[in-house]
Amino acid sequence: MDRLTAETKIKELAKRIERHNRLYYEEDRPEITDQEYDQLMRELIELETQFPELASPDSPTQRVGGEPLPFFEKVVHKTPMLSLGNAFGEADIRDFDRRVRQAVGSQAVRYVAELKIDGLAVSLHYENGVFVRGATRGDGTIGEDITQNLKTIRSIPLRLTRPLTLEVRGEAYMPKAAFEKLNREREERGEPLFANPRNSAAGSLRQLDPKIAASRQLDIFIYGIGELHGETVESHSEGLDLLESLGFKVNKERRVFEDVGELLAFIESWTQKRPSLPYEIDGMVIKVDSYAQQEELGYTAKSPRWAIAYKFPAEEAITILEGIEVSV
Ligand SMILES: CC(C)(C)c1nc(N2CCN(c3ncccn3)CC2)c2cc(C(N)=O)c(N)nc2n1
Repeated sequence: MDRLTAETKIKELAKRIERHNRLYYEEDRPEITDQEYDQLMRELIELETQFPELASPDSPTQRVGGEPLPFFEKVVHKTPMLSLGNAFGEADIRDFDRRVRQAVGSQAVRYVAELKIDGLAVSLHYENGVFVRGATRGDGTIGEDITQNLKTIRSIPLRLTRPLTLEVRGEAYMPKAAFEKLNREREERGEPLFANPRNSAAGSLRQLDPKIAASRQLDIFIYGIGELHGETVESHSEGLDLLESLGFKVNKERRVFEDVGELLAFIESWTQKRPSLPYEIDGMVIKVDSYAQQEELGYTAKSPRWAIAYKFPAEEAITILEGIEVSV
C-alpha cells in the first residue's frame, strides 16, 4: 500500500474506532461485537507499525498499552507534589479559617471545597497539548514514570482542546463497581483479594505490563495545576474550569463558599451522602480560592497553609459474624 492510501486509511480507521469507543464507554450501546472492534484495532496497529511516521500520539492504539517495561524510570517533579494538613472536626476547620483570615487581613476569603478522592495522586505533563509523561506522586519530589499505564485511562485526554504546555495533578482511582468485579474474578481464580479500591488502583498503575492496567477500568479526577504556560488564571476555581474546557475530567461536586457555616454544612452533607457515590472518598479538601491569597499564605515545610484535608471519621467497622451484624 502506498503512503498516501495508508494515511487516509489510518485516519478513517481512527475515526471509526473513536466512534465505537464513545458508543461503548460513554453511551453503553456498542454497535459492533468485541471481535469486530479488535479487528479494526489490529488493522490500525498493523498500519501504524508499517508506517510509524503516520502514527499520531493521540491514536486510539495508544490506549491498549505496548510491551511490558523492565522497570519504571524515575521522574523529578519540577513543582513538588505537596502533602495536606489534616482537620478532623468542625473546630479544626474553624481554626484553619481563623488562621487564613489572620494572614490575609480584612480581605474577603473564598474557599473551594472538593471531594477527597481515595486513590493515587499522579502528575500529567502536556507539551503543546499532547500528553507526553505521567508519574506517580512518589515522595512528592521523585515519582515513577507510569505514562504507558496512564494512557490506558480513557478519561485522560491524549490531546487537549488547545495546544498548551502544562502539568496537572489528579487522583487516579478504581470505581467501587470495578473493584468489586475485580475481586470477584480474583476470588474465582484463587488469587489474593485487594483490600480496598485505593490499593487496587495503586497496584494496577504499578504494573510493568500496561495491558494489566488497561484491563482494570481505572478513572481519574484532575484536581490542580502544577505548571501552566500560555494562559493565566487568578483562582483555583477558575483553574479547574479551564482544565475542564481543555478536556480534563474534573469532579463536579466542587463548590465555592464565603461562609464557613455553609462550608461546614456542605462537609456534613457529604459525610452522609458518601456511600451513594460510585467511587470512594476519604474526606474533603478545602482550598483558599484566590491565588494571590495562596501566595500570601505560603507553605510549611511540606504542605500549603492555604489548604486542608478534612478526614471523615473512620466508617463504623461493621463485621458480619455468622450472620449476626455487630458494630465495633
Ligand atoms: C494541591 C494540593 C496540595 C492542595 C492538593 N493535594 C492533594 N493531595 C496531596 C496529598 N496527597 C498525598 N498522597 C499520598 C501521600 C501523601 N499525600 C494526595 C493528593 C489533593 C488531593 C485531592 C483528592 N484526593 O481528591 C484533591 N481534590 N485536592 C488535592 N489538592
